[in-house]
Amino acid sequence: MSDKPVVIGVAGGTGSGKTTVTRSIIQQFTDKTILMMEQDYYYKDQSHLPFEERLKTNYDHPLAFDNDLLIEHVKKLIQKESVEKPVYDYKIHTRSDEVIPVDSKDVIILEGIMVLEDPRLRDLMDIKVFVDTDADVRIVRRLLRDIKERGRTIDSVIEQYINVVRPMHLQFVEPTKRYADIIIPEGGQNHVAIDLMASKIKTIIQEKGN
Ligand SMILES: Nc1ncnc2c1ncn2[C@@H]1O[C@H](COP(=O)(O)OP(=O)(O)O)[C@@H](O)[C@H]1O
Ligand SMILES: Nc1ccn([C@@H]2O[C@H](COP(=O)(O)O)[C@@H](O)[C@H]2O)c(=O)n1
Repeated sequence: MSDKPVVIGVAGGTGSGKTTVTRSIIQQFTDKTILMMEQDYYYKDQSHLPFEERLKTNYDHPLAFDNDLLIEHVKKLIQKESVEKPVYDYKIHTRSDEVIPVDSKDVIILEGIMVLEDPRLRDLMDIKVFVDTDADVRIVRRLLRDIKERGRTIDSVIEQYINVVRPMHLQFVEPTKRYADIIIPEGGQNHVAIDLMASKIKTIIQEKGN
């Protein structure tokens, strides 16, 4: 089998549990085995715009992401090269000044709402996963998370969800389910699916002779 890293894409709507699923899988491995690459870290830099302007950006449109940079980085990681991953700050709606140097690993998990939307990204993936959680559950999870972790108010989360997130999800995220090899219902607490994914990854790593 090839020595190149295995690339796994994990897509799904906001609040579906993509991050939770991915972290649960990673917990079953050592630090050296799996690298998590968050598409959110590749939102376009908006530091040139005033804060008020950044509030108007549609963060649920494919053009909000700097996929060119993400693709460049994933290609480098596949070639076993290191990259400098940007860091995104949801509270200020732009990248922070720091970058995180990351080395390539045997398995790269690429996680984000629209990782299955761009055919160039899909082409780099060996396994495509879609975390499928009902919209009512997702909005409740997002509400709690965004208030606690992303500096938002109840009103701002609801307004953004109704006017932008929901319609964009139906247009750009939900249709990408058709590209998935595996659909994981409910996300974070689906231990059966998480264990199956971890077993598959262990098999892949064993086949690579590590
Ligand atoms: N099965 C679950 N039960 C309860 N809360 C969950 C579950 N899965 C995820 N969460 C919580 O919901 C929020 C969104 O989950 P997250 O994994 O960040 O979703 P995503 O990455 O798809 O946006 C987080 O605060 C997380 O802790
Ligand atoms: N400045 C930003 C950037 C993104 N968002 C929202 O994040 C969602 C994607 O992240 P998940 O962890 O929920 O998958 C997306 O739906 C954007 O609306 C934001 O609110 N502000």
